[in-house]
Amino acid sequence: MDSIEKAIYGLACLYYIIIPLGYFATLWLPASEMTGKGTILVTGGAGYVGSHTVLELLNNNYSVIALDNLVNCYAEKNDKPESLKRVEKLTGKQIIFYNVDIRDKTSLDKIFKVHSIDFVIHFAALKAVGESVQIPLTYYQNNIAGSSTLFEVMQSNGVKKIVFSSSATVYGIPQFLPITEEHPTGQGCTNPYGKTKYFVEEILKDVCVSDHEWKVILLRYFNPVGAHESGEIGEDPSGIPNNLMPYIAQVAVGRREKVYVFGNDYPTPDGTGVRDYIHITDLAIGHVQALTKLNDTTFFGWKAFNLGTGRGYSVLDVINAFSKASGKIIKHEFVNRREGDVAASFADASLAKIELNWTATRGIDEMCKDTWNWQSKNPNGFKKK
Ligand SMILES: NC(=O)c1ccc[n+]([C@@H]2O[C@H](COP(=O)([O-])OP(=O)(O)OC[C@H]3O[C@@H](n4cnc5c(N)ncnc54)[C@H](O)[C@@H]3O)[C@@H](O)[C@H]2O)c1
Ligand SMILES: CC(=O)N[C@H]1[C@@H](OP(=O)(O)OP(=O)(O)OC[C@H]2O[C@@H](n3ccc(=O)[nH]c3=O)[C@H](O)[C@@H]2O)O[C@H](CO)[C@H](O)[C@@H]1O
Repeated sequence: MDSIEKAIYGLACLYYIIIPLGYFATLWLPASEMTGKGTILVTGGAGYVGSHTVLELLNNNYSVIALDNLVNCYAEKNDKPESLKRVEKLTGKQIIFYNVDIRDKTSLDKIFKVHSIDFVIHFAALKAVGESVQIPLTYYQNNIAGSSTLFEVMQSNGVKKIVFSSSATVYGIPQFLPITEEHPTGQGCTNPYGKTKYFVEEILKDVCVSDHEWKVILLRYFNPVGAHESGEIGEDPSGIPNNLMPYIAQVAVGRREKVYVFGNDYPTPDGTGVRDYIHITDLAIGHVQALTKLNDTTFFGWKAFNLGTGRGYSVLDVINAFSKASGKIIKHEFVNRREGDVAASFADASLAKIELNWTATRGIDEMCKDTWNWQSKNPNGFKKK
């Protein structure tokens, strides 16, 4: 063959063999593998758990579309939520953001039409237990009607893989400890917020029965606390914090005078309530692991997993650990028990270890250190002043 014949032969090989092979290879690869690991729609993505999860998703090569109606997160006018701007800075990656309410079916549908979404992680909800007792209809409308609208839009667009943010609150008063996923749910849910978590779990189970293509993971969180190790994102409650860790943090930073310890006469080692606190980064990684499970071709239907450490700490343990981490004296006073509280609650998280290949690795000292890092760098949360 002379050089012209060789060139023609080479071009023919390229045209008839190599290019078609490349084309068929792209057909064979799942769409998700062409765009990193896939595209995730994260509802409530600007919130506390949402923003930390978005960060872990981006670091694990997923593309993220976040939506949030800004009801419980901070954003400057016409700008992305501050939490997500900081996640973009930390990861060096872009987040597509929509200021949309999950009850707005038309806008939701547009998002599904514009983007090729592989999975949904559903965080958007109202979450204050006390408030839910005052305005139950708002909670049912937002958390249940909103979730059901989201599922309808998913179904009509053929997106049937979801991770749902549930809570240990679905177990009600523990009948045994540690709590396994087999523990009955719904029976002891005493407040509307807890009931919305239980009802949405039940809706998703029914959807799985009606359509065998659905794959649903229910993640039941124990007590998420802490912040990203950078101190750039963290929990930013509006008003007086309802939960222990953010309250302690605000006492340490001088925004509040002392912690009110709700009861010291529980049947626990020091008389104060015992909970299974879990670092927010461990919790966020649990969602990444759940996506891997959703990709498992042998998995269909629904499955619930506890996300906790399996260890309980009392209120006084947490106050002492925070005092050590911050170098501050945390003043506290014992007051009456809070209505609806249980003496102790902690998880058996062995199912998540076996099936999600996930275990919490960060202990109470790291939870307090990272909370303090976030709180001391951002005494007023995401707001500048
Ligand atoms: N933080 C916890 O201790 C905890 C424990 C168990 C379960 N959960 C669940 O995890 C999820 C996230 O909790 P979080 O602590 O990040 O709360 P969060 O309030 O920080 O985040 C929720 C986000 O959802 C948004 N949102 C609320 N209603 C919406 C709607 N109708 N449309 C669009 N966006 C909406 C809010 O603006 C907020 O940014 C919630 O479903 C919550 O119930 C949280
Ligand atoms: C009744 C209630 O709100 N339950 C919610 C709360 O669970 P928990 O009540 O488990 O969380 P929490 O942080 O409100 O309380 C943890 C422990 O600290 C005690 N404590 C709390 C605050 C305080 O100022 N002083 C004090 O002593 C409380 O009695 C409990 O023993 O948060 C969870 C997520 O984290 C879930 O959303 C629960 O549904």
